[in-house]
Amino acid sequence: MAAVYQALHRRASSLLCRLHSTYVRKMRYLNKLKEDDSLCRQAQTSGTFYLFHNLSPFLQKAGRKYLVPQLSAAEMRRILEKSPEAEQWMEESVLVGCSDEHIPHFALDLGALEKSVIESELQGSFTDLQKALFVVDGKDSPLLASAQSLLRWHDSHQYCSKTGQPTQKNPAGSKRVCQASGITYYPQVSPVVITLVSDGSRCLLARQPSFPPGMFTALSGFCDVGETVEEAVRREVAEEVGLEVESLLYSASQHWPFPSGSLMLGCHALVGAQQAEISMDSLELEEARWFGLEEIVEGLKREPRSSKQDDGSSLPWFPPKQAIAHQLIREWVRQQSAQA
Ligand SMILES: NC(=O)c1ccc[n+]([C@@H]2O[C@H](COP(=O)([O-])OP(=O)(O)OC[C@H]3O[C@@H](n4cnc5c(N)ncnc54)[C@H](O)[C@@H]3O)[C@@H](O)[C@H]2O)c1
Ligand SMILES: [Mg+2]
Repeated sequence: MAAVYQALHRRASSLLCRLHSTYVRKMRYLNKLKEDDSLCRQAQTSGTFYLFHNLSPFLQKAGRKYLVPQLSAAEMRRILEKSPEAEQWMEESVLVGCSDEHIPHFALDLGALEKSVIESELQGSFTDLQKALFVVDGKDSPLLASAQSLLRWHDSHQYCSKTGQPTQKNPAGSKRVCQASGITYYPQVSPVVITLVSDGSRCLLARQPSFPPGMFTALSGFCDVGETVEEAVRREVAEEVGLEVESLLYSASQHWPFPSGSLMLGCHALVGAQQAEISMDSLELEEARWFGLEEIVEGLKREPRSSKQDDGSSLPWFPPKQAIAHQLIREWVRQQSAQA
């Protein structure tokens, strides 16, 4: 019996290994490109490039769809050939991924070149990221978001904060080094907790004055230095709405490029139904209130445009599906419906 079990186990492991091998090989190749500068330089000559202009990604419209084109190295050279510093431009690109066949993908910001010339030559347009994320295919938005965050980090970390000397990026763009001090800088990510608070039968959503009219979302806040995710959730909920979290459950995470690259850690939190009176921090929030299941279900069907009423006010609507807040709200609806 044990032998049969072992044989089955070996078979399952080898199957799993074969299934995973494409992924594992891909991750190891990407890691090698980050560590081996000459391999990465060589990879740039056969890679593909996503274009940005002052951090806005380049999109092409095809019918009703928006595509995110990848240019070959030859096409890149053709675009850059009029520029006196073409080689230097390629050096500025950052590694953002690779295909299963190990074709590396880079992103490059051509902010110093004339935008309209590139747009007319390539028949597309550089589009604000906030808009781009919501019109491109779902599989392209995480790539655009992380590529922009990485390009932004390089743009704003050109100098060593200790010596004031210029820092040099490695070809993959996974770090910058100050030759004078020997300090290595790595791209920064700020952890942010986003929490959907529930009292068992209602969930709590809030809005900041800067939000578009009618939009409500889950509570969020940057983690402090030294804080755990659990502590950050408890503190943010206490600070923003004056409630004490009794228990919390991690759900999922998402990279969010605004304002400069956050790792959103999505959680569900429960507060006691008897102590559910909101005391809102009006410095940050304009409104915070409880929503019942029916109102949430209606709000999920609503779009920003259809939320406007004749008297100028807006009915509540929630962030679109690309935002982790949307996923947390949907999860809560599923959980409530299952309980009913
Ligand atoms: N993807 C989503 O579904 C979703 C939903 C809600 C919020 N968010 C994002 O979460 C982020 C944080 O939300 P918030 O505004 O409620 O945070 P918050 O409650 O921590 O308040 C923002 C303030 O925190 C301070 N702060 C501390 N550390 C900071 C840092 N590393 N960077 C910038 N400011 C810092 C600043 O004073 C800032 O004004 C925002 O960038 C927002 O775009 C994403
Ligand atoms: Mg907040």
